[in-house]
Amino acid sequence: MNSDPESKPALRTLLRARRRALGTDFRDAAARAAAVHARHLPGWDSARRVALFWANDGELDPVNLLADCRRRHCEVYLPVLADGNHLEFRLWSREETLAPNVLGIPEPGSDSPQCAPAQLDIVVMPLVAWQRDGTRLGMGGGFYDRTFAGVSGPLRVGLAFACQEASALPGDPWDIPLDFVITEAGLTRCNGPGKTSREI
Ligand SMILES: Nc1nc2c(c(=O)[nH]1)N(C=O)[C@@H](CNc1ccc(C(=O)N[C@@H](CCC(=O)O)C(=O)O)cc1)CN2
Ligand SMILES: Nc1ncnc2c1ncn2[C@@H]1O[C@H](COP(=O)(O)OP(=O)(O)OP(=O)(O)O)[C@@H](O)[C@H]1O
Repeated sequence: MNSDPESKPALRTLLRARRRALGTDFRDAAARAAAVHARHLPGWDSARRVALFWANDGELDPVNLLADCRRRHCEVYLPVLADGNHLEFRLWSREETLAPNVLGIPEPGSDSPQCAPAQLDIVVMPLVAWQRDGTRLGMGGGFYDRTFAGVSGPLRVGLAFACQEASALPGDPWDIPLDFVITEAGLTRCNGPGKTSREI
């Protein structure tokens, strides 16, 4: 069954306002703490291709995860809006200049090499709200859900503030569940709808 079509927009308004209200010092500390927790993800140290995102609209910034990837010479990819409301993942090299897309979010250019979603080792996804079982609420474009439908390879990791946790998110059949959620407070292993999660 599909969720009540009213409920996702109302939750987005509430939780986007909540994350935008966080102060700079808290954000900076959260970004550093998140990178420490990320090191406990299975396969983080050996990952060769990791997708991050460019923080927007008050999102928890993956900047310290980026620094860790750069140190390890791991390839970093960013989402690029593509036809059919899909995402492409294009290489964000140290030299690459990013340009804003139609939503104002910086992304690599079309000459930057692509990685097929299934070939990523870890995809770190932005989100508006998360639930312990791995349910993710995004900005509402369905971009990540469309792009990862039927793709089983990469570890799916949500990155968000602890205050973006919700106890009862509306789920839809197309929602792609998260394997882990990283917040400033720790790392949660999500075991799927109806299953218990575990703090790591
Ligand atoms: N940092 C980041 N990058 C991302 C996503 C995301 O959630 N966060 N996306 C996740 O899928 C995709 C883009 N999806 C998005 C959908 C809506 C808006 C947004 O801000 N909409 C504004 C109106 C913007 C405009 O039209 O000018 C709004 O609703 O207020 C942003 C990103 C790909 N890249
Ligand atoms: N696999 C899919 N195929 C076709 N349409 C899809 C798919 N996944 C999601 N959609 C469509 O995308 C729209 C937005 O979905 P939803 O509200 O779950 O997005 P979201 O997860 O919040 O956004 P995002 O993934 O971009 O952060 C819905 O109308 C849905 O029909």
